[in-house]
Amino acid sequence: MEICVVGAGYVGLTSAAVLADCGHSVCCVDTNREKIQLLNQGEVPIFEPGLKELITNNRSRLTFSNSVIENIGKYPVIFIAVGTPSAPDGQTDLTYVNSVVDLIAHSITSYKTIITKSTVPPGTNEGIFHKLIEKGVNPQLFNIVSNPEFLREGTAIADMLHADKIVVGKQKDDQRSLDIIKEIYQKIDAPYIVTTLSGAEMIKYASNAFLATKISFINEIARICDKYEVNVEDVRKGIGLDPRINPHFLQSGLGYGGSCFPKDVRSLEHSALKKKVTPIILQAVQSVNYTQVDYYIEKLLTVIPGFTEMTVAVLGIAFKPQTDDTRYSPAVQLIERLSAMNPMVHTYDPKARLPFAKKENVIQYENITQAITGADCIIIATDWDEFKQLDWVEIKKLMNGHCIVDARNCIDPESVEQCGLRYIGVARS
Ligand SMILES: NC(=O)C1=CN([C@@H]2O[C@H](COP(=O)(O)OP(=O)(O)OC[C@H]3O[C@@H](n4cnc5c(N)ncnc54)[C@H](O)[C@@H]3O)[C@@H](O)[C@H]2O)C=CC1
Ligand SMILES: O=C(O)[C@H]1O[C@H](OP(=O)(O)OP(=O)(O)OC[C@H]2O[C@@H](n3ccc(=O)[nH]c3=O)[C@H](O)[C@@H]2O)[C@H](O)[C@@H](O)[C@@H]1O
Repeated sequence: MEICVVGAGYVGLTSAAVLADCGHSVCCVDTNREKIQLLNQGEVPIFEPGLKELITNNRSRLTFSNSVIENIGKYPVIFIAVGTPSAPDGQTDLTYVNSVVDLIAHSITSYKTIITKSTVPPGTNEGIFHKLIEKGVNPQLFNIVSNPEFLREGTAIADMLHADKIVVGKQKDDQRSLDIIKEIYQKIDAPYIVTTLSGAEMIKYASNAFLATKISFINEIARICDKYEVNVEDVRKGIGLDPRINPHFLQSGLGYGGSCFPKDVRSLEHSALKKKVTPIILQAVQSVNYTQVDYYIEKLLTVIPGFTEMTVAVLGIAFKPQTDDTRYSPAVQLIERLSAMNPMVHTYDPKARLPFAKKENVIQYENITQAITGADCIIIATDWDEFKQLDWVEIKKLMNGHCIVDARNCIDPESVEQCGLRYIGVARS
């Protein structure tokens, strides 16, 4: 198939590379000149494991361009994969999606299947359909499909190639789009969930909201465990063996971040309130998450005498391992809080850069040894493998103090304590 993917971000770029790998001829377009220039020079503007190799291997079927409207006009299948950030009031800002729809309206001369991969609130795709009609587009010339994406950053390619489902929202009686989608994903072996446009949109939000709920749930349990001196890891393992609960997304720590959970839970809350439904659970999930970094800071102030006088080394800047993405990163929130309290904050991340303007007392080091040297306290804020495998005997020699704070519950307390260091966690006694 001939496919145009609009948006060369985490989702658009991964989709374009995977679709090319499936044998399709793909043009990935973006308004960002720097991104397209890099891609045309054989570089990848984001860090996503395996993506550079996948793009290189499929270069014969994959092109990159800034000519958005020309390519939208040329290709019969259009994937919309542009960003859908939060507006200040929590609803989804559809500016980028709407601008693509405007371009489509101006360029349709032959039949197109318009597939929305961006995460958009219930009712949006129905709205796109009506917008195109209002703009004078002949309804015989297009169909709209909602095909939300469930990949995770860091494992994006495998998640797409081995998807656990393909969700297709379509208009009643639109068999043509379903046939086209099945042809596009022919090489991906996954069950189909075929529903309405709004049904597909809601599956995406419900999925992210449920995962976020699991995280806030375990974080709340961890706070309770902390007071009763119970190890939350034992609780996680204990409840996770029940197949009705399962062990996934029950890792307590600094809370969820990233470009999706925070904005999507907020957007779903907004969609509910718009229809006069009070989303009690969604509000509680966010309230636990908003206060999770505070909870850690309060704990540190309580259990580490003189904490605010200490040089602290924060390991991790990205919102999770295997990515350079710092959008809504709890590690960044923690660094900002510490920089307002402590005289000196060192930091290090294998891939991510600090997203804020230079601060006098925050130094990002290029290697972990420099970041740790002279630190009184180390806080693990992102669970990169590199941090899980640290040699604590060597670390102790570099440090000035002896406090190791495991804010992702990712290291073994004993391995730290055996080296004469002090392990501090929430509910890890
Ligand atoms: N990042 C993730 O892991 C996932 C994201 N999603 C959803 O996918 C969508 C995209 O997310 P990301 O890839 O993270 O966003 P991103 O911010 O990394 O990339 C979006 C890209 O769209 C481009 N763009 C904006 N307006 C454009 C236009 N008019 N024409 C061409 N390009 C344009 C931007 O320049 C940018 O490069 C969002 O709705 C997000 O919620 C869904 C699943 C996973
Ligand atoms: O819609 C999206 O954008 C995507 O959002 C998440 O993917 P992602 O944000 O890449 O990362 P996750 O692995 O889900 O982690 C999100 C956050 O939750 C935190 N987390 C995750 C798992 C856990 O047990 N505990 C926990 O605190 C992570 O550290 C991270 O900050 C979903 O997992 C994807 O299915 C979805 O497609």
